[in-house]
Formats: sequence, C-alpha cells, structure tokens
Amino acid sequence: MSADRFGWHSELWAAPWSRVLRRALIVGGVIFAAALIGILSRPVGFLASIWPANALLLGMLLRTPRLTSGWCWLAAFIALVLADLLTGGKWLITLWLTAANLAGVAMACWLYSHFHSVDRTLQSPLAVLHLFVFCFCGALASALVGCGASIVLFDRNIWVGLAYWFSAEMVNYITILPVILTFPLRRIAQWFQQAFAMRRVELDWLRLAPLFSLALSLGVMMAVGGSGAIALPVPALLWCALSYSLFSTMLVTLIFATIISLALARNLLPVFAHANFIDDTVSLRLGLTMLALGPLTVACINAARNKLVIQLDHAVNHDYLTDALSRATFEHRAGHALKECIAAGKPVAVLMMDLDHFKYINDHFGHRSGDLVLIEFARLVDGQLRKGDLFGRLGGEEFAVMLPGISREGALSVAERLRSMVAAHRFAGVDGKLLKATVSIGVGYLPAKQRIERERLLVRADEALYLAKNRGRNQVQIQDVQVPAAAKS
Ligand SMILES: Nc1nc2c(ncn2[C@@H]2O[C@H](COP(=O)(O)OP(=O)(O)OP(=O)(O)O)[C@@H](O)[C@H]2O)c(=O)[nH]1
Repeated sequence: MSADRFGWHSELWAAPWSRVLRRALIVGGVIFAAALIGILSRPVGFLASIWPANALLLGMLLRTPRLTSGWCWLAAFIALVLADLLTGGKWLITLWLTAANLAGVAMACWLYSHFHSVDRTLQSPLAVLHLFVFCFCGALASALVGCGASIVLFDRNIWVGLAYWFSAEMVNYITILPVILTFPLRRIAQWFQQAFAMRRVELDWLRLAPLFSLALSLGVMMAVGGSGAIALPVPALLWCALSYSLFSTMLVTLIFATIISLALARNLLPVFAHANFIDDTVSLRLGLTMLALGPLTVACINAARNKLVIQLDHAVNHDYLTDALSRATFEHRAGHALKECIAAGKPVAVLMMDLDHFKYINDHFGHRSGDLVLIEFARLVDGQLRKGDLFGRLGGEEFAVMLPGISREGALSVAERLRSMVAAHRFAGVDGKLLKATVSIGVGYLPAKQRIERERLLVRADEALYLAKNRGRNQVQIQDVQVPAAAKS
C-alpha cells in the first residue's frame, strides 16, 4: 500500500470523471469569486458596476475549448446562482440574471466556434474586428434577456434597462477578454520561478515611462474634468500599446477602465454634471469601450508586425532547408565571435564539414532523399553543440561550426564525435529507405592569446578538410594556425 499510495492518488486524479470534476471545480471557483467581486462593487439600488464573471467565463472557454462541456456550464450556472443567493438575491431574479449572464457568453462562444478560423490569440488586426462584433452580439443577447429584470428590480423603462445592461457587458468583454486571450501563462510562470529563486528581476525604469505617463494623464483628467476629459489618457494608452506586449497593454487598459468605472460608481469622476447616473454610466461605459479599442488595435498591429519581423529575420539569417545559419550570417557572426575570443585571449576552433560522395546519394536515391539527409545531418550536428557555438551551411553539402573558447583536444573530440555519430546514423530517405552517409571534417585551430583574421582561420579549416578528403574521407584532420612572429600579441 505504501509504494502504491501516490500511484493510486495520481491514477484517481487522472481518471476521466476526476478530470471533468476538476475542470468543473476550477470554472465554478473562478466564476464564483468573480461574481462576488461584481456583487460587492455594485452601488446601492443598481446592478454591478464591474462584472468580470461573464468575460472571464468566455475567456476560459475560448482559451481552453476542453472546458466547453455541459459540466463546466453547469458549474458556472451554480456558481453565479450561489454567489447571488448568498448575498441576498431572490430566487426568481437570481435565475433571471444568471440566464442573462450565460446567454451572452453562450452567444459569443457559439460565434467563435462557428467561425473557427478566427484568430483567438489576437495576433492580427482583423481579430479585433471579430472580437468587437462577437462581443457586441454577446452583450446584446445578454441585455435582451436581462433588461426585463431591471424593470422588475428597479422599475426602469425597458430601453434604459437594455442600454445599462448592454453597455456593462460591452465594456467588460472588450477590456477583460483580451487580457485572458493573450495571458502569457508560460512567461509569467518563468517570471515567478525567477522571483522565487531569489534571482534579481531587473527593473528598467525607462520601460515604465509609458505607464507613468498614463498615471499622470489620469491625474490631469481628474484635474481638468468636463465631458472631453475621458479622452485625455488616449496618447498615454497608445504609447503603452507601442511599447509593451499585447497582454501588458490590455492589462494596463483594463486597470485604467476599472479605475474609471469605480470612480464613476462612487461619484468621484469630474467628467459629468451628475444629472442622471444611468445616462452618465451608459455614456461612460460606451466611451470606455471605444477607448479600449484604440490601444487594443495598435497593440495587435504591433504584435503582428513584430511576429513578421521575427519571421523575416529568421528567414534572412537561416538556411531555408536545414535551418542552420546562412553562409553570410555564419561568416558575420563568426567574425564577431573570433574578435571576442582574441580580445579575451581565448582559443577558438572552426570545423569545416563536407558530406562524402553526396552526389552518389542524390543520383541513386533522388534529390528529395538528399535533402532529407541534409536536414537530418543538420539536426544531428545542432544537437551536439553548446549555447555559444555557431553552426552554418556554407552551401550544398558543406557546413561549418565555430567553437569559441575550446581546447585543441576538445575541438578534436567534438569533431570525432560528430564524424562517428554521422557514420553510425541511418538517414531516412524518401519512402522510409534507410541510407548511410559519412562526413569529412577539417579543423582550423587558433590557440589562446593568438591573433588571426576570420578568413585565414576558415582557410586553415578548409585546408584540413581537403586533407581529410584526400586521405580517404570519413575522418578528421586538423591545421593549427601558424601565427607569424610579428602578429603575435
Ligand atoms: N539534395 C540536395 N543536393 C544538393 C544540394 N546542394 C548541393 N547538392 C548536391 O551535392 C552534390 C555535391 O557533389 P560533389 O561536389 O561532387 O561532392 P560529393 O559528391 O559529396 O563528393 P566529395 O565531396 O568529394 O566527397 C551535388 O550533386 C549537388 O547537386 C541540396 O540542397 N540538396
């Protein structure tokens, strides 16, 4: 039993029904907490001023489609009902409000699943348009079901109820949903790991300038007041969108919108004359919704552009077939690495590698099989290198590796390891045919505290490769750099 104890528990935990229960509990727990926050934020005699539960539920369902099971919907329903009943809600109204909340989420969720090609990670400007339209429909569905409750609860006219409910849903969806959809789970987990390992997380104060400008513009907005004041933080929000990631921008926008909503609920906002709280609230919420679309769109375009730049950068610097560095990039980076080694008095080695009789492979097994051998060869070599090493394809079946800071014996041992690994490997050709290949390697070696130009080091490695080919292939040869006495440091 003792050895089995943990195994039994983990089996229990992994059982299908236990997984369903776990997911339902997570959804129920999050929605219950979010509903309580919303209920506690509501001004006396009004519906909640901040209602994150619906946007949170929609975000969870969109990010983790596994959660869209009947059990998770039931868990969300129970959580909403429970939160309302525990804080004094009446059964009929509670059920009505819950139905309205879930109707909006279901509508937006259905639209996203119906148009499944829509980008949920918000990495393209068009995704913002989809988000807006789907959230609009969700908010409208919610408002249509829920506005009747306003009439019963607060004796309001149906249009006022509709507008109040719709505007609340809209601002919540547009400000909260992007934060959930772009939440960088892995990066934040890494950040926490770093913080817990007591490693210093460097704070770049200049990077915080857009954030400070937003705080400042909030202060200016409060001081200036009037109907145009709400637009004063727009430049700071756009600066945030141009400087930060999509997630950070949307988090900042959400915090900004929450502060404004809470200030309005407590009559602290000098934007309106407070003639009519409902009119002011609806107007401000719609204004905040449109305001949030600005940084969201800019951050999306920025994210899409950054992704494209990274792709372009990769395409320019890497060989399209093997993903090793392209010849020009290898030579450029090797030049830098060599200069650094020389400056630090470290030795450096260059391995020039050429697959043997590669023409034979092409001629007998086809060009595509040759390509597959090149790809696999590059993968094998890359897997053997350290972080600071450089690996490039110089052309055809010729590759090069630069090993900074390595001893002569170390360089020879790496080269020999690569050679024997290639010889022992069976490369899969077209139709899964297994092919043999060998590689000849020439090592050019610069000892510590010596100087040489990049071209001369590559030439020495090339000479060593020529020797390896001439002496029968499938072997390693080395050429030490002969440094002229005058060039010695
Ligand atoms: N499949 C494939 N073949 C390539 C590629 N680039 C160059 N080659 C072929 O690589 C072969 C190189 O042949 P050779 O230069 O004669 O060299 P070898 O047959 O390897 O002979 P040794 O180097 O002397 O051992 C040629 O047949 C080229 O067409 C490529 O991207 N894909």
